[in-house]
Amino acid sequence: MASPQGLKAPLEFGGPLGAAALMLLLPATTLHLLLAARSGPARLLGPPARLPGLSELWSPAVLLLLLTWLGLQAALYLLPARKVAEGLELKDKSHLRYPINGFQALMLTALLVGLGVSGGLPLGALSEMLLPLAFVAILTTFIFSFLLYMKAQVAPTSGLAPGGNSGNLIYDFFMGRELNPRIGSFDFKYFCELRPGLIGWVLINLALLIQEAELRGSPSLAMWLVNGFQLLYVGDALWYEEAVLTTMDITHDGFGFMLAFGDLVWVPFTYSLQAQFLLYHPQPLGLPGALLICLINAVGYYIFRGANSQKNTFRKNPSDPSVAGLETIPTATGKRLLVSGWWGMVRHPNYLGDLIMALAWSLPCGVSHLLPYFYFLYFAALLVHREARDELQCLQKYGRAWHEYCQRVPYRIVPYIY
Ligand SMILES: NC(=O)C1=CN([C@@H]2O[C@H](COP(=O)(O)OP(=O)(O)OC[C@H]3O[C@@H](n4cnc5c(N)ncnc54)[C@H](OP(=O)(O)O)[C@@H]3O)[C@@H](O)[C@H]2O)C=CC1
Ligand SMILES: CC(C)CCC[C@@H](C)[C@H]1CC=C2C3=C(CC[C@@]21C)[C@@]1(C)CC[C@H](O)C(C)(C)[C@@H]1CC3
Repeated sequence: MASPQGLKAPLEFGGPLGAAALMLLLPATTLHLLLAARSGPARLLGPPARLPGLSELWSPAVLLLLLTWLGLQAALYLLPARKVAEGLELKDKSHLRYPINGFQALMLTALLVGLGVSGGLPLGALSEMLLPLAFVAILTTFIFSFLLYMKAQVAPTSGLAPGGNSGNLIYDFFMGRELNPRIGSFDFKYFCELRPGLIGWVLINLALLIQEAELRGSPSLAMWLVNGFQLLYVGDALWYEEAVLTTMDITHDGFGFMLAFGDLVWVPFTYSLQAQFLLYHPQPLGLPGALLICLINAVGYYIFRGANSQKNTFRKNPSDPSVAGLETIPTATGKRLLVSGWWGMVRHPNYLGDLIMALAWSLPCGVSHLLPYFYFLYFAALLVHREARDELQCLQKYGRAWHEYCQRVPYRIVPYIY
């Protein structure tokens, strides 16, 4: 297949070979983590646990459950929204419109689940179905990515992403060819980024909490903390839903296997690893320890939210009183870069806050096992890689002004360290 003119971009993730390896490694890692969390030794780096037979992994009823979940979230997405936001300008100078009703979807899901549980729905049983659920979600993601790839064949060139159109089938399948695949006004990438996976993650956490209460009489303090912190994170993402429209996932990356898998499998099944671990390996946690961990999460959230809101406010309205007094550098594009406030401390203060929160989510699981720290370790690697990708894009966008910013703010994520 010939690559469309003007869409040649340097290959990422080690090119087609790296993409092929990741498409095998990521599903295998997900299943390994799920199996490790429920095993006695709970070893992150131990030999992979024996994979149960197909009869234990595959179930039409579980597939139906997954499709019902996706259908419910799609129906909630289509409900009238309090606001319709415009995305950034596209190559053809147009702007796409996006419903801002993610928080409403979270609330309605909570209401439906609450009604279900009070009517006798055995939500705790979901914790026993995570392995077959992850398995069917992986299969569904491969089929979905194939459909996305086929859809891109008939998309206009102006609708293709800069990165996923190398002409190599495997690489493009992984990276995603089309930037904003839609049917009518239904935007698949925007929908998947914030709804089924993120809300699914807190639902899985809740199921694990209920199951723990059924097994041990009440949920542990550690389980409460993990559930509370991660609910805050997901609630925050949906409350500030509009901000996702300026992330590189929406504005730059195509929608292919990488994001579809990340959104629909990786987030719900691996981000809930701490709660999974706690169900099978209860950890003692005293009040002073819990308070200290709450403080760490609060500091992380304060930095994460402060930095993200400061940049979003500045980009929307630089003369807003909360950001008007900040020092900035002009760039040739007409946009300015903040060099004081959060963005004068390090070049990615929002990543720093996110990482501090990631640590706080693992600490309730104690220090006896490495497994619950998987999220922190993976996330640090993801953010270092993401930061490098963003730097490259900013250098291309802002040239000399970006160099000046790097001189004025020399550290990337952690002050005086990195
Ligand atoms: N939990 C998870 O798995 C993940 C969470 N995240 C979180 O998502 C959030 C968004 O992250 P991400 O999409 O990577 O990018 P950022 O929100 O960090 O945005 C980067 C962009 O911000 C603008 N920018 C950079 N520096 C400045 C400055 N000094 N002044 C003004 N604008 C600046 C540039 O865009 P421009 O100039 O064009 O506006 C740049 O491309 C973060 O909080 C991150 O932690 C991200 C990935 C995974
Ligand atoms: C499968 C691979 C290893 C990598 C997949 C990466 C994805 C899991 C992440 C890429 C960017 C993400 C974002 C969030 C979740 C994880 C993914 C999809 C985000 C929705 C989390 C909540 C935040 O508040 C946010 C800023 C809205 C995040 C946006 C990016």
